[in-house]
Amino acid sequence: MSSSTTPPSSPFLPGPGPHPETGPPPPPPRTAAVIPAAGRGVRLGPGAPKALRTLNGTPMLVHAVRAMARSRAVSLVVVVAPPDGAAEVRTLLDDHALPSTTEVAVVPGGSTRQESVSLGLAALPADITDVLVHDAARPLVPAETVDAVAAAVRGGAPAVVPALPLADTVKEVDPRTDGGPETVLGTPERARLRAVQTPQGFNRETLARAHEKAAPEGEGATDDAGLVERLGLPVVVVPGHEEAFKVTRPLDLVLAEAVLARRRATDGF
Ligand SMILES: Nc1ccn([C@@H]2O[C@H](COP(=O)(O)OP(=O)(O)OP(=O)(O)O)[C@@H](O)[C@H]2O)c(=O)n1
Ligand SMILES: C[C@](O)(CO)[C@H](O)COP(=O)(O)O
Repeated sequence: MSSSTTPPSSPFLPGPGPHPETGPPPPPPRTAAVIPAAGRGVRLGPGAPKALRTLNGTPMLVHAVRAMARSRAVSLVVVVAPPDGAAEVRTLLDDHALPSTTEVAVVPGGSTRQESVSLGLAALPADITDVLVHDAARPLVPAETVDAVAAAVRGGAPAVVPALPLADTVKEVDPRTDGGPETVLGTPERARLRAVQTPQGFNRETLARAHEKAAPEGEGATDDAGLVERLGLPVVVVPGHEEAFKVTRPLDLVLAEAVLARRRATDGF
Protein backbone atom coordinates (compact mmCIF):
# COMPACT_ATOMS: atom_id res chain seq x y z
CA MET A 1 0.00 0.00 0.00
CA SER A 2 1.26 3.47 -0.86
CA SER A 3 2.29 5.69 2.04
CA SER A 4 1.22 8.82 0.13
CA THR A 5 -2.57 8.38 0.45
CA THR A 6 -4.63 11.59 0.30
CA PRO A 7 -6.11 12.46 3.71
CA PRO A 8 -9.89 11.80 3.89
CA SER A 9 -11.94 14.91 3.18
CA SER A 10 -14.45 15.62 5.96
CA PRO A 11 -16.00 18.86 7.20
CA PHE A 12 -15.36 17.56 10.73
CA LEU A 13 -11.60 17.09 10.26
CA PRO A 14 -8.96 19.72 9.65
CA GLY A 15 -8.55 19.84 5.89
CA PRO A 16 -5.32 19.56 3.95
CA GLY A 17 -4.96 23.39 3.77
CA PRO A 18 -6.05 26.05 1.29
CA HIS A 19 -6.67 24.81 -2.26
CA PRO A 20 -4.71 26.85 -4.81
CA GLU A 21 -7.88 27.53 -6.86
CA THR A 22 -10.86 27.26 -4.53
CA GLY A 23 -9.40 28.92 -1.43
CA PRO A 24 -9.60 27.78 2.18
CA PRO A 25 -11.82 24.81 3.11
CA PRO A 26 -15.17 25.72 4.68
CA PRO A 27 -15.20 25.92 8.49
CA PRO A 28 -16.50 22.86 10.32
CA PRO A 29 -20.21 23.25 11.14
CA ARG A 30 -21.11 24.45 14.63
CA THR A 31 -24.73 25.03 15.63
CA ALA A 32 -26.02 27.50 18.21
CA ALA A 33 -29.58 27.95 19.43
CA VAL A 34 -30.89 31.47 20.03
CA ILE A 35 -33.87 31.50 22.42
CA PRO A 36 -35.90 34.73 22.37
CA ALA A 37 -37.34 34.94 25.88
CA ALA A 38 -37.83 38.69 26.29
CA GLY A 39 -41.60 38.82 25.77
CA ARG A 40 -44.08 39.82 28.49
CA GLY A 41 -46.72 37.22 27.73
CA VAL A 42 -49.61 39.68 27.68
CA ARG A 43 -52.00 37.06 26.26
CA LEU A 44 -51.21 34.75 29.17
CA GLY A 45 -52.54 37.34 31.63
CA PRO A 46 -50.94 39.17 34.57
CA GLY A 47 -47.82 37.75 36.19
CA ALA A 48 -44.09 37.33 35.65
CA PRO A 49 -42.65 37.54 32.11
CA LYS A 50 -43.92 34.45 30.28
CA ALA A 51 -40.56 32.66 29.97
CA LEU A 52 -40.11 32.79 33.75
CA ARG A 53 -43.50 31.30 34.60
CA THR A 54 -43.39 27.72 35.76
CA LEU A 55 -44.67 24.48 34.30
CA ASN A 56 -44.81 21.80 36.98
CA GLY A 57 -42.48 23.92 39.13
CA THR A 58 -39.80 24.57 36.50
CA PRO A 59 -39.56 27.85 34.55
CA MET A 60 -40.70 27.58 30.93
CA LEU A 61 -37.31 28.95 29.83
CA VAL A 62 -35.46 26.13 31.60
CA HIS A 63 -37.63 23.58 29.78
CA ALA A 64 -36.81 25.35 26.49
CA VAL A 65 -33.05 25.47 27.15
CA ARG A 66 -33.05 21.78 28.08
CA ALA A 67 -35.00 20.96 24.91
CA MET A 68 -32.33 22.66 22.79
CA ALA A 69 -29.42 21.19 24.76
CA ARG A 70 -30.88 17.70 24.31
CA SER A 71 -29.98 17.90 20.61
CA ARG A 72 -26.44 16.69 20.01
CA ALA A 73 -26.12 19.22 17.21
CA VAL A 74 -26.39 22.19 19.61
CA SER A 75 -23.25 23.17 21.53
CA LEU A 76 -24.16 26.75 22.49
CA VAL A 77 -27.45 28.31 23.63
CA VAL A 78 -27.91 32.10 23.68
CA VAL A 79 -30.88 33.14 25.80
CA VAL A 80 -32.33 36.56 25.03
CA ALA A 81 -33.70 37.85 28.34
CA PRO A 82 -36.14 40.68 29.06
CA PRO A 83 -34.27 43.99 28.51
CA ASP A 84 -33.79 44.64 32.25
CA GLY A 85 -33.78 41.00 33.32
CA ALA A 86 -30.52 39.47 32.07
CA ALA A 87 -28.98 39.15 35.56
CA GLU A 88 -32.13 37.53 36.96
CA VAL A 89 -32.25 35.07 34.05
CA ARG A 90 -28.55 34.21 34.49
CA THR A 91 -29.17 33.41 38.16
CA LEU A 92 -32.25 31.37 37.32
CA LEU A 93 -30.35 29.27 34.80
CA ASP A 94 -27.43 28.80 37.20
CA ASP A 95 -29.90 27.48 39.78
CA HIS A 96 -31.19 24.74 37.47
CA ALA A 97 -29.34 21.68 36.20
CA LEU A 98 -28.44 21.99 32.51
CA PRO A 99 -26.32 19.60 30.42
CA SER A 100 -22.66 20.41 31.11
CA THR A 101 -21.77 19.86 27.44
CA THR A 102 -23.78 22.91 26.37
CA GLU A 103 -22.57 26.45 26.98
CA VAL A 104 -25.40 28.86 27.89
CA ALA A 105 -25.00 32.64 27.43
CA VAL A 106 -27.55 35.34 28.36
CA VAL A 107 -28.01 38.70 26.63
CA PRO A 108 -30.67 41.40 27.07
CA GLY A 109 -33.44 41.54 24.46
CA GLY A 110 -35.47 44.24 22.75
CA SER A 111 -39.02 45.49 22.38
CA THR A 112 -40.04 43.11 19.56
CA ARG A 113 -39.31 39.44 18.93
CA GLN A 114 -37.40 40.37 15.77
CA GLU A 115 -35.20 42.81 17.68
CA SER A 116 -34.56 40.22 20.39
CA VAL A 117 -33.48 37.64 17.81
CA SER A 118 -31.16 40.22 16.17
CA LEU A 119 -29.54 40.91 19.55
CA GLY A 120 -29.06 37.18 20.09
CA LEU A 121 -27.47 36.78 16.67
CA ALA A 122 -25.08 39.67 17.37
CA ALA A 123 -23.81 37.79 20.45
CA LEU A 124 -22.79 34.62 18.57
CA PRO A 125 -19.08 33.77 18.38
CA ALA A 126 -17.41 33.80 14.96
CA ASP A 127 -17.18 30.00 14.61
CA ILE A 128 -20.97 29.45 14.63
CA THR A 129 -22.09 28.38 11.14
CA ASP A 130 -25.72 27.32 11.78
CA VAL A 131 -28.41 28.87 13.98
CA LEU A 132 -31.65 27.50 15.41
CA VAL A 133 -34.07 30.18 16.63
CA HIS A 134 -36.44 28.74 19.22
CA ASP A 135 -39.22 30.46 21.20
CA ALA A 136 -38.94 30.11 24.96
CA ALA A 137 -42.71 29.90 24.65
CA ARG A 138 -42.41 26.46 22.98
CA PRO A 139 -40.87 24.67 25.97
CA LEU A 140 -41.89 21.12 25.10
CA VAL A 141 -40.50 20.71 21.59
CA PRO A 142 -39.24 17.11 21.27
CA ALA A 143 -35.57 16.40 20.50
CA GLU A 144 -36.51 14.66 17.24
CA THR A 145 -37.93 17.93 15.88
CA VAL A 146 -34.82 19.91 16.90
CA ASP A 147 -32.59 17.25 15.34
CA ALA A 148 -34.58 17.21 12.08
CA VAL A 149 -34.26 20.99 11.69
CA ALA A 150 -30.54 21.00 12.57
CA ALA A 151 -29.86 18.12 10.15
CA ALA A 152 -31.64 19.86 7.26
CA VAL A 153 -29.52 23.00 7.79
CA ARG A 154 -26.33 20.91 7.96
CA GLY A 155 -27.52 19.25 4.76
CA GLY A 156 -27.34 22.62 3.00
CA ALA A 157 -30.81 24.21 3.34
CA PRO A 158 -30.48 27.98 3.92
CA ALA A 159 -33.65 28.02 6.05
CA VAL A 160 -35.82 25.30 7.61
CA VAL A 161 -39.19 25.42 9.38
CA PRO A 162 -41.02 22.65 11.24
CA ALA A 163 -44.69 22.77 10.30
CA LEU A 164 -48.01 21.00 10.75
CA PRO A 165 -51.15 20.88 8.61
CA LEU A 166 -54.09 22.89 9.95
CA ALA A 167 -57.15 21.41 11.62
CA ASP A 168 -59.35 24.51 11.13
CA THR A 169 -60.46 26.15 7.93
CA VAL A 170 -58.77 29.57 7.65
CA LYS A 171 -60.53 32.70 6.35
CA GLU A 172 -58.91 35.90 5.19
CA VAL A 173 -60.94 38.78 6.62
CA ASP A 174 -61.24 42.50 6.17
CA PRO A 175 -60.39 43.75 9.67
CA ARG A 176 -62.71 46.56 10.81
CA THR A 177 -61.45 49.43 12.92
CA ASP A 178 -64.89 50.96 13.53
CA GLY A 179 -66.21 48.15 15.75
CA GLY A 180 -68.38 46.67 13.00
CA PRO A 181 -68.25 42.96 12.11
CA GLU A 182 -65.35 41.72 10.01
CA THR A 183 -66.26 40.35 6.61
CA VAL A 184 -64.67 37.38 4.88
CA LEU A 185 -62.55 38.14 1.84
CA GLY A 186 -61.72 34.56 0.93
CA THR A 187 -60.85 31.02 1.96
CA PRO A 188 -57.30 29.87 1.14
CA GLU A 189 -57.08 26.20 0.17
CA ARG A 190 -56.38 24.48 3.49
CA ALA A 191 -54.34 21.65 2.00
CA ARG A 192 -51.69 24.19 0.99
CA LEU A 193 -51.45 25.87 4.41
CA ARG A 194 -49.12 24.96 7.29
CA ALA A 195 -48.81 26.21 10.85
CA VAL A 196 -45.10 26.80 11.42
CA GLN A 197 -43.33 26.24 14.71
CA THR A 198 -39.85 26.64 16.11
CA PRO A 199 -36.96 25.90 16.16
CA GLN A 200 -36.48 27.44 12.76
CA GLY A 201 -33.02 26.65 11.42
CA PHE A 202 -30.73 28.77 9.28
CA ASN A 203 -27.37 29.05 7.74
CA ARG A 204 -25.95 31.79 9.99
CA GLU A 205 -24.87 34.10 7.19
CA THR A 206 -28.33 33.89 5.57
CA LEU A 207 -30.17 34.73 8.79
CA ALA A 208 -27.84 37.64 9.60
CA ARG A 209 -28.39 39.05 6.10
CA ALA A 210 -32.17 38.64 6.40
CA HIS A 211 -32.23 40.52 9.72
CA GLU A 212 -29.92 43.28 8.42
CA LYS A 213 -32.17 43.82 5.40
CA ALA A 214 -35.35 43.82 7.51
CA ALA A 215 -34.15 46.36 10.08
CA PRO A 216 -33.86 49.44 7.85
CA GLU A 217 -37.03 48.56 5.98
CA GLY A 218 -38.90 48.70 9.28
CA GLU A 219 -41.32 46.00 8.12
CA GLY A 220 -41.36 43.32 10.76
CA ALA A 221 -42.14 39.66 10.25
CA THR A 222 -43.78 37.33 12.75
CA ASP A 223 -41.12 34.68 12.20
CA ASP A 224 -37.49 34.56 11.07
CA ALA A 225 -38.15 32.41 8.02
CA GLY A 226 -40.42 35.22 6.78
CA LEU A 227 -37.38 37.48 6.62
CA VAL A 228 -35.42 34.89 4.62
CA GLU A 229 -38.34 34.54 2.19
CA ARG A 230 -37.88 38.24 1.39
CA LEU A 231 -34.33 37.47 0.22
CA GLY A 232 -35.86 35.15 -2.36
CA LEU A 233 -34.25 32.07 -0.83
CA PRO A 234 -36.00 28.71 -0.38
CA VAL A 235 -37.35 27.75 3.04
CA VAL A 236 -37.50 23.99 3.52
CA VAL A 237 -40.36 22.44 5.52
CA VAL A 238 -39.83 19.47 7.86
CA PRO A 239 -42.51 17.78 9.98
CA GLY A 240 -43.43 19.71 13.11
CA HIS A 241 -44.77 18.15 16.30
CA GLU A 242 -48.00 18.68 18.27
CA GLU A 243 -45.98 19.05 21.48
CA ALA A 244 -44.02 21.97 20.01
CA PHE A 245 -47.11 24.18 20.45
CA LYS A 246 -46.65 27.77 21.66
CA VAL A 247 -47.79 28.61 25.16
CA THR A 248 -49.77 31.74 24.39
CA ARG A 249 -53.04 31.72 26.36
CA PRO A 250 -53.99 30.32 29.80
CA LEU A 251 -55.43 27.09 28.36
CA ASP A 252 -52.00 26.32 26.84
CA LEU A 253 -50.57 26.10 30.38
CA VAL A 254 -53.08 23.35 31.20
CA LEU A 255 -52.09 21.44 28.06
CA ALA A 256 -48.36 21.88 28.76
CA GLU A 257 -48.68 20.54 32.30
CA ALA A 258 -50.70 17.58 31.01
CA VAL A 259 -47.97 16.78 28.46
CA LEU A 260 -45.32 16.94 31.20
CA ALA A 261 -47.39 14.68 33.47
CA ARG A 262 -47.76 12.12 30.67
CA ARG A 263 -44.03 12.26 29.92
CA ARG A 264 -43.23 11.68 33.59
CA ALA A 265 -45.56 8.69 33.68
CA THR A 266 -44.28 7.11 30.45
CA ASP A 267 -40.65 8.27 30.10
CA GLY A 268 -39.75 9.10 33.68
CA PHE A 269 -38.88 12.76 33.00
N1 LIG B 1 -39.82 41.67 22.64
C1 LIG B 1 -39.91 40.35 22.56
C2 LIG B 1 -41.15 39.72 22.32
C3 LIG B 1 -41.20 38.33 22.30
N2 LIG B 1 -40.07 37.62 22.50
C4 LIG B 1 -40.11 36.16 22.54
O1 LIG B 1 -40.63 35.62 21.35
C5 LIG B 1 -41.25 34.35 21.63
C6 LIG B 1 -42.62 34.25 20.93
O2 LIG B 1 -43.40 35.35 21.33
P1 LIG B 1 -44.83 35.25 22.00
O3 LIG B 1 -45.27 33.90 22.27
O4 LIG B 1 -45.72 36.15 21.23
O5 LIG B 1 -44.48 35.88 23.42
P2 LIG B 1 -44.88 37.27 23.99
O6 LIG B 1 -44.52 38.39 23.08
O7 LIG B 1 -44.28 37.26 25.34
O8 LIG B 1 -46.48 37.11 24.10
P3 LIG B 1 -47.61 38.24 24.08
O9 LIG B 1 -47.71 38.68 22.65
O10 LIG B 1 -48.82 37.53 24.55
O11 LIG B 1 -47.16 39.35 25.00
C7 LIG B 1 -41.38 34.24 23.16
O12 LIG B 1 -40.48 33.25 23.60
C8 LIG B 1 -41.04 35.62 23.62
O13 LIG B 1 -40.39 35.65 24.89
C9 LIG B 1 -38.85 38.27 22.70
O14 LIG B 1 -37.83 37.61 22.89
N3 LIG B 1 -38.79 39.63 22.71
C1 LIG C 1 -42.17 32.35 15.47
C2 LIG C 1 -43.55 31.77 15.67
O1 LIG C 1 -43.58 31.00 16.85
C3 LIG C 1 -43.87 30.85 14.50
O2 LIG C 1 -45.14 30.33 14.61
C4 LIG C 1 -44.61 32.84 15.79
O3 LIG C 1 -44.74 33.55 14.59
C5 LIG C 1 -44.37 33.80 16.96
O4 LIG C 1 -45.42 34.74 16.97
P1 LIG C 1 -45.71 35.72 18.17
O5 LIG C 1 -46.40 36.89 17.55
O6 LIG C 1 -44.38 36.07 18.77
O7 LIG C 1 -46.61 34.99 19.08
